[in-house]
Amino acid sequence: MSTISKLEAQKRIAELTATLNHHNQLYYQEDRSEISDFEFDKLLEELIQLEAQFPALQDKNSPTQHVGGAITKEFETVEHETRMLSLGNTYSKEELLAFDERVAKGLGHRGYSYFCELKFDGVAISLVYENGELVRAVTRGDGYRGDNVTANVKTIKNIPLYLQGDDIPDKFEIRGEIFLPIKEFEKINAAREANGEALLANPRNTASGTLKMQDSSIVAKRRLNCYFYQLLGDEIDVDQHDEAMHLLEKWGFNISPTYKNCTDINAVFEYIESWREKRHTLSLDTDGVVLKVNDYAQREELGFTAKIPRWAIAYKYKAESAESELMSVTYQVGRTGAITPVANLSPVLLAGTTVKRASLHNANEIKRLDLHNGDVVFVEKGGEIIPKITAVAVEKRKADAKPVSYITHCPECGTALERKEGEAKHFCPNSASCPPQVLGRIEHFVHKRAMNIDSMGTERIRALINQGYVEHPADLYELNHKKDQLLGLEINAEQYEKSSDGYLYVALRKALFAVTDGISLSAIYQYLEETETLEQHLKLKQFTDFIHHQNKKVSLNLAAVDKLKNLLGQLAHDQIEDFLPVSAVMAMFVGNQLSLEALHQLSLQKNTVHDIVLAFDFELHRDQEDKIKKLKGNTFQEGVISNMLSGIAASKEQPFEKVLFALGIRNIGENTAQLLARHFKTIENLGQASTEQLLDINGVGETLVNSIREFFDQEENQANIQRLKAHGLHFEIKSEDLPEVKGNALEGLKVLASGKFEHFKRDEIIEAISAHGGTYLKSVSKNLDLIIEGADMGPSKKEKAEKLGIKMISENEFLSMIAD
Ligand SMILES: NC(=O)c1ccc[n+]([C@@H]2O[C@H](COP(=O)([O-])OP(=O)(O)OC[C@H]3O[C@@H](n4cnc5c(N)ncnc54)[C@H](O)[C@@H]3O)[C@@H](O)[C@H]2O)c1
Ligand SMILES: [Zn+2]
Repeated sequence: MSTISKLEAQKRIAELTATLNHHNQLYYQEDRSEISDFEFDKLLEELIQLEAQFPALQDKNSPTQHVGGAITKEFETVEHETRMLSLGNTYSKEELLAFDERVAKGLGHRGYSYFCELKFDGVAISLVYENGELVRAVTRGDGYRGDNVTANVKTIKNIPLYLQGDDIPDKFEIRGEIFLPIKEFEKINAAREANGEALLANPRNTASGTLKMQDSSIVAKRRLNCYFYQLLGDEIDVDQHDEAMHLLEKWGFNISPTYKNCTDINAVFEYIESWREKRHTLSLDTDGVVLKVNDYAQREELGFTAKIPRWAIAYKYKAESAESELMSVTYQVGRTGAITPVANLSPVLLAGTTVKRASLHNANEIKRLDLHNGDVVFVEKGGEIIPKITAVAVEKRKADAKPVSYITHCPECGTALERKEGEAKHFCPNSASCPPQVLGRIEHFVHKRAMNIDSMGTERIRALINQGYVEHPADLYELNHKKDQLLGLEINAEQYEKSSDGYLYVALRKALFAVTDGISLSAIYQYLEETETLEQHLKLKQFTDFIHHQNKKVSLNLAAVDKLKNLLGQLAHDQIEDFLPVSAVMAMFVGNQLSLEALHQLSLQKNTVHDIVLAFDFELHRDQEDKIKKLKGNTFQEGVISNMLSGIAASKEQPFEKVLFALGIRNIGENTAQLLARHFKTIENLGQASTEQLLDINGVGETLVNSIREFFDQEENQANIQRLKAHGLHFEIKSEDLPEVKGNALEGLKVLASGKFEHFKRDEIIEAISAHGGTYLKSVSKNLDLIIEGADMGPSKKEKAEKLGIKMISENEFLSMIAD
């Protein structure tokens, strides 16, 4: 152990504590991580060592003394009957041997065995069964108390709600790990990608986030799964862990088939090795192996520390790592305006795939790594989809290397970037017209589940945005007046560049293709690939040899290239490798009607050849048209345009709930849009709803209320809605889109149902209420007219309802009420 003064230790302990608390907060509360588990565990280990060296400096609130999670305000808090602990962990076999020695010593060297299984990477859960029925599901929380997430857990298909069998104890607790299978995770991300939503980082965080959702119907769609690994209770009649596991299997609980009893630590090592690679074939993420002393009496003898049992430990597999060189850092602008720096790396093989890029997350990450241009870095592929840089080989850094400096302006639209208090990511505030943000909005708007305008793929939308035809969804409905301009509009933008002073350039290969005659684009492409000179005029000089070699219309083509060189000579212009000023090339074709200088000025305002041609006030001859066509990129054709326009026209028939979803108001997904459309019936009602009215709706929380407010407060959004309305989109619900009406017994009444019901599941009773004309409200307030009281209605709710004098009826009374 290094020598360190008490003062230094004190400082480092404070630092580590703050850092670990920060990462715990992110990990458990926000379901994301800025550092890998390995890095986290290293920091925690450092703190453990320091506290061992200076016991006086250990704070009782130290992260070494507490289970990392926490309880939230969103769910009822429930006390655990037996504390839920964490596990000690190690990445080294030496430490595993040391653990084994401590166990042997603790047990006075009597015989013992280890029960081994994989360490599932998910979220810990505790279930309580009473009389064979699942009554409670609670998260680990701070270890003492957790969140009551029963409703969500009940949606998990292979968690039994009722148990059958004659050996089931009246009451017991069972613990396990809820996880999201990798396939399901990939499906969710594929859908999000298609929707232009941000991708989720990994299955663990997604599982954890899902479990904490307020709307169980969304949880049900996520297809979570669970493996169980612990049984607790006074009436359990077994004294070995493996016997308990067999009982659980017999009662119908999902147990991972990976477990094995190991008679000594060497057998454990074998088990670890046998799963090192094979674990990647399992349906879920695993990050190590857990070994537990099998005998319950021996467990009791060994006992616990404040945070972990002394009879179990996790061996974690270290993620594979490789060395690579940082070529550059580029910045992506997401569809929400968030900026993500990306490290471009020299290609390197890692865990079976070639890695060329790594996410850098945000500016803090670049600072944390102290990244310099050209650094040799270590890349690791952990739980994340894209690999990440874990460290820099500082000793290999060149003396004159400059630190990577973060951009200050949006690479897409040039707007100065902003960073909100407490947020790690920079973002581009120009949501109205920053191209990727507009693209995100329009893609969402036309999506199958929104306005359902197919024939509008990403590339086509991008072309319409880049060339100034579309900025707001309402612009789509005005495209039919611009049909003539759309014909011939260019789709792919990669053949253009803008010089730093704003002039439009076109790819050299397209220029040479357009000015010559009889030479194919692919031949020109090949010529350019093979010429080694970088300088433009040398390339053009050599091109004359190429023309001779091609032996097609030689004198005509030589004259053309001469003329092009001449025109370029008349123009003071920047050099861009493999691009030419579009004005010089166009002057080849229309130089008689428009001067080179006029063309050059025109190219300052325009983004494509098509744009420039639209600005001409003269007719083109047939052969001029042909030449210009060769210069353009892929273009919109008649068929595509009419397809698009008819899709846009047809979308006007989409019902209000789809239109509402299409508007892209933050936090309004498909289900919420439907809920709000049905409740408020018109956009005006929704826009004018009070916070109280909104919060009363089952499924509406504060975040959503804030997003609704924010949206309607912006005049621009209001104006946009008016424009869409003028185009005939539906902003009120039609009666045929409302759910089936079965009666009017509850007409005008605001109703709440609380507790458990015999004839209805939770969503069924809500449906029954609205089918009979009632409105469901989710909390007890003076706005309520009626409460249907089920079994076990919460005592505090009941008390409040009685105080407010709200009428309460039983399930049977409710049934007869709606039967009339
Ligand atoms: N990257 C970050 O920023 C960050 C932040 C906080 C925590 N973490 C990670 O989380 C760890 C701490 O989490 P923790 O306290 O939940 O500990 P842990 O995940 O290392 O171990 C305890 C948990 O393992 C789970 N588990 C999975 N399979 C099991 C099995 N077969 N048998 C028994 N238990 C099993 C249980 O849920 C149990 O609660 C850290 O060591 C770190 O790796 C990372
Ligand atoms: Zn921008």
